[in-house]
Formats: sequence, C-alpha cells, structure tokens
Amino acid sequence: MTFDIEIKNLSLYYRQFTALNDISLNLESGRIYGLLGRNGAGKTSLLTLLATFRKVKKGSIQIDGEDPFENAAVMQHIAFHYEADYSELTENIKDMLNSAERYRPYFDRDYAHYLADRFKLPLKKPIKKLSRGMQSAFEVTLGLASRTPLTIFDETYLGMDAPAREIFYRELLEDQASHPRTIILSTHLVSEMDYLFDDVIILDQGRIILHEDYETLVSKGASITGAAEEVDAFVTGMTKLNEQELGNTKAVMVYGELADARRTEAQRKGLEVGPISLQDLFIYLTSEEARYE
Ligand SMILES: Nc1ncnc2c1ncn2[C@@H]1O[C@H](COP(=O)(O)OP(=O)(O)OP(=O)(O)O)[C@@H](O)[C@H]1O
Repeated sequence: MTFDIEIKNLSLYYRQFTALNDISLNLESGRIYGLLGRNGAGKTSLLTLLATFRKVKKGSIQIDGEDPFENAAVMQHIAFHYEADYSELTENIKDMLNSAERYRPYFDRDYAHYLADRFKLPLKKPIKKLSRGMQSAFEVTLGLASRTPLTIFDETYLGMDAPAREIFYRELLEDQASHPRTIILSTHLVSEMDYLFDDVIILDQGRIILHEDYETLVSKGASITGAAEEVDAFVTGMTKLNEQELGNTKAVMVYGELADARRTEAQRKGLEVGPISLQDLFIYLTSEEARYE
C-alpha cells in the first residue's frame, strides 16, 4: 500500500458558505506536511474530509486509488487526532491504549507505554480527570504509537506545555525515521514547528495558496541588511515583505528567487543577505495586502 493521496477539485459548503474552494492537492506517502492557515482558513474542514468524518459532495479524494469514505479497508489506515472532548470519558489511559491496540493494525504497545512514561501520564487515572495538557499528551501518544499510514494531528498539541511539545517533536522525527508514514500537522505554532515539515501547505480563505517543499520555500525569501540607500537600490522591483530601519541601517525582507549573481552583487555592495523564516513568509502570504495584490 503506497497511501498516496489525490485530492481533486474539492469544495465544501456549509449552507451558502464556501469553506473549501476547488482544492487540488497530491500528498506523497512518507512525508510530513505542515498545514498552515489563519483562523477560519478551512484547515479542519479539509482534514475532516480526509479523515472521512464527512462525505465529499463536490470533487474527490482518493487514497491509494480508492474513495476512503465508508471504506473500512482504507479507513483503518487513517487516524485523525484533535483536541477531543474527554469530559465524559471514564476509561483510564491503560484501557484506552489496550482498545487502540485492537483496531490499529500497526499499534506498538511498548512504544505507547514508553511515550506515556515520557509524558508522565498516570496510566490508571480516568482520562476525564487528566489536565488539558495531559489529555493532549495522551492524544499524541495514541497518534504516534498507532503508526497509522495517514496520521493527522489537528492542533492536538495546543494544550501541552513547551517541554511536552518538545518531547512530541523529537519523538515524531525519530519514529518517522524508522516507521515512515504520511503525517499532517495542522498548526499555528509555525516558528516552533517549521523544522518538522518536509512540505508546507498554506490554506487561505478556503483555497490552497501554496504547496511547496519546505527547503525550496524558505530559500525563496531573504533578508537584505545594510546602508539604507544601498538596500533600497538593491530591492527595487522585488516583492517586499517587511522593512525595518535603525538609524541609517535598513533590513528588508524580500520574496522571490535570488540568483547567485544577485547574491554576489549584494556582497560586493556590503549588504548582508540572510535567510527568512517560514513564519515571516506565512504572515506575508496570508496578509490582507498580499490577498489583494
Ligand atoms: N459546521 C459548520 N457550520 C458552518 N460553518 C462552519 C462549520 N464549521 C466550520 N465553519 C466555517 O468554515 C470556515 C473554516 O472553518 P475551519 O474550522 O475549517 O477553519 P480552520 O482553518 O480550522 O480554523 P482555526 O485555525 O480557527 O481552527 C470558518 O469560517 C468556519 O466558521
């Protein structure tokens, strides 16, 4: 099973409202996708369709060449993890891990217990009595230990504190290296999580505005710093994301290919060329200015 995903001309409407607008996207198996978008962009809507929580009414989703909806053979290989409401759940972590083992074919019990220990989760406490952060840590434990070929995390880690999130990121990368699967991480923690992504998908107002390999994407942006007049002259005609001035020194973030010749020219003029972050690119690409350009 390759588990490649093909989304074609997918739209989703909530009555008159268009939440997803003609989305086409191919996801290759074995990669980690960062799904970014501002509040209300349509991330959860897209993920619930992928996870077969709702039926596709317009367009199509094919996973390994098949429609996954109500298709048990495919659905058992899709896991959707989100900040679930556990307020009624009386079972404890141990019970929940045992039941996950029954319906997740690749579930690794030892790894699940190792993760629960890393997150200091009390195995015998009812889930509803865990703190919010512990419930999130439990959810990511399930997500990692299930090793589901398509694993979706929709902001699952929001409740976790910074050290717990760090454990999650490390475990995710290590386990992905030994057990590759397709992972989608929907997040607003862009600067914290960018190094995890192989690919970046940006949704804006229900449309895909960008899908690119992470390295290629960040190589398209640069910050140019130096004497204000030299910087201004150098960036003329380029797409500027942001400008900052301190005395006579200016730093301008630009977006677009910067050929080697241009980089050499910058150096010759005493300008410093530095990288820019995915977060900066994301803020710019989803800004009101960029929308109406
Ligand atoms: N059940 C629903 N009925 C009507 N509108 C909905 C429903 N669910 C979502 N929407 C609307 O669809 C749009 C996309 O919502 P969605 O939850 O997919 O966004 P998101 O990118 O996940 O947002 P956030 O980052 O805030 O979680 C929003 O405008 C939202 O108000």
